[in-house]
Amino acid sequence: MTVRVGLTGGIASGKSTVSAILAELGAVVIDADLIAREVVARGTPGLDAVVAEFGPQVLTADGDLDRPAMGALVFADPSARKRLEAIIHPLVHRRSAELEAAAAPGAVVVHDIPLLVEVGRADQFDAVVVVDAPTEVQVRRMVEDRGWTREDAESRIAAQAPREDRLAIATHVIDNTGSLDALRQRVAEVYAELAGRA
Ligand SMILES: CC(C)(COP(=O)(O)OP(=O)(O)OC[C@H]1O[C@@H](n2cnc3c(N)ncnc32)[C@H](O)[C@@H]1O)[C@@H](O)C(=O)NCCC(=O)NCCS
Ligand SMILES: Nc1ncnc2c1ncn2[C@@H]1O[C@H](COP(=O)(O)OP(=O)(O)OP(=O)(O)O)[C@@H](O)[C@H]1O
Repeated sequence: MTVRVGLTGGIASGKSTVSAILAELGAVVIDADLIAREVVARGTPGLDAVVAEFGPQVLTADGDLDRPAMGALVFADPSARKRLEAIIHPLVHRRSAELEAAAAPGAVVVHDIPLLVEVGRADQFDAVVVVDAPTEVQVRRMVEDRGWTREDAESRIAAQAPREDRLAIATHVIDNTGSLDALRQRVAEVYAELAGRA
């Protein structure tokens, strides 16, 4: 039996680090952020739809989506964010389903979905793994590791569901306030439990 797992966590909680460890352990990881980039790559109908909605000023001189400009727009304006999500989310959903259908039977399939709570899809999974870190740790990682301003970091957090709402849908919580070694150990423990169901 295929075990379908939803993986989520607030921005900079360590979700990508966890999904990389799960992939090393043998899970098939389907990464919504990555797909969200692919569906608006240059020459795609997705990018055409974004330009039709927001105008050519959201393109770089090379004709790619100008991600920093788009981010500055949508994380300052919830209605613009909703319009962008209405274009991108159905495309991500469709592509994820195709990738899942191609996974081998008996696999642990992990859907890495930053907005799992927000899109209301938690009940579609056999397990929901939430990577958890306090807001202050999220902000510190964005400021120190990514060089963002505190304001940028806080505007992304404000666009996401509160930490409590993510914890409320979790079947497994992965606390990521300790070391990377501790994280690896906890992920291995969760993976062993999930793989045992397959
Ligand atoms: C606005 C965009 C162009 C900014 O791109 P950028 O390269 O700066 O960020 P990236 O896509 O790598 O996302 C990084 C993180 O931002 C957060 N984030 C992204 N989109 C959203 C959103 N709509 N709401 C809340 N948080 C978001 C997530 O934690 C995500 O992991 C991009 O985030 C986007 O297209 N967002 C809309 C699509 C979406 O909702 N993606 C999320 C997963 S499907
Ligand atoms: N336990 C930890 N100790 C120290 N640094 C960590 C730890 N976990 C993650 N990090 C670092 O924090 C940053 C954010 O981690 P990661 O990219 O995995 O987060 P994310 O939740 O996937 O972020 P995003 O939502 O932007 O995709 C990275 O630079 C990562 O190396």
